[in-house]
Amino acid sequence: MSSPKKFPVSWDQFHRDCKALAWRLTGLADANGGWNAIVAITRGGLVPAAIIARELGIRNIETVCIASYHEYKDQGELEVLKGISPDLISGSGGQGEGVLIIDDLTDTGATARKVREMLPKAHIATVYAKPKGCEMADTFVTEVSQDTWIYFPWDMEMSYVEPISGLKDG
Ligand SMILES: O=P(O)(O)OC[C@H]1O[C@H](OP(=O)(O)OP(=O)(O)O)[C@H](O)[C@@H]1O
Ligand SMILES: O=c1[nH]c(=O)c2nc[nH]c2[nH]1
Ligand SMILES: [Mg+2]
Repeated sequence: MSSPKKFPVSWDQFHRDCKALAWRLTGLADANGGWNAIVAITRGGLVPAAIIARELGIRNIETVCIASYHEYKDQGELEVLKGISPDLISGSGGQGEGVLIIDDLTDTGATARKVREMLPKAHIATVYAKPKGCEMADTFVTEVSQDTWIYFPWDMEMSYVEPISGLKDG
């Protein structure tokens, strides 16, 4: 987590960005034969998946549980703790047609690539994307630079920060 730039996201902003993503996905629904189900990539995808499910009226919601080890192993090393249910796979023609895969962000693209292997015809949507991960997301709302770390509201709390003038002394 040594990115020099910080992009802190409040709950309000995250909700607005998820709704912007929902609007984009609504606009793409007809061309994709409608959205029938959501697969949330845990854990970060759970919050946007809930908001998008509410906005798009989707009640068939599944998880794929993936752990990555950005901090203490090679970036991109992934462990699938729980795959996608066979019911959802067979119900989407075996390839994910009409399925939305939702995550909070794509960074290197490794997580999204892993899930695309499971459902090649699904539509991958993330709220934020960094350049290396952009090509893995079919739809996203905001791109941030690769050297930016996105701080999500569930990882933060209100706390005191030094004034800018004080930071210069440290
Ligand atoms: O494009 P990538 O380089 O694969 O990185 C993106 C993934 O990293 C984060 O999840 P993380 O694995 O940290 O776990 P979490 O969602 O449980 O917080 C984020 O939520 C994405 O799923
Ligand atoms: O909270 C996070 N912010 C990020 O920018 C990021 N990239 C990979 N994984 C991440 N998690
Ligand atoms: Mg994640």
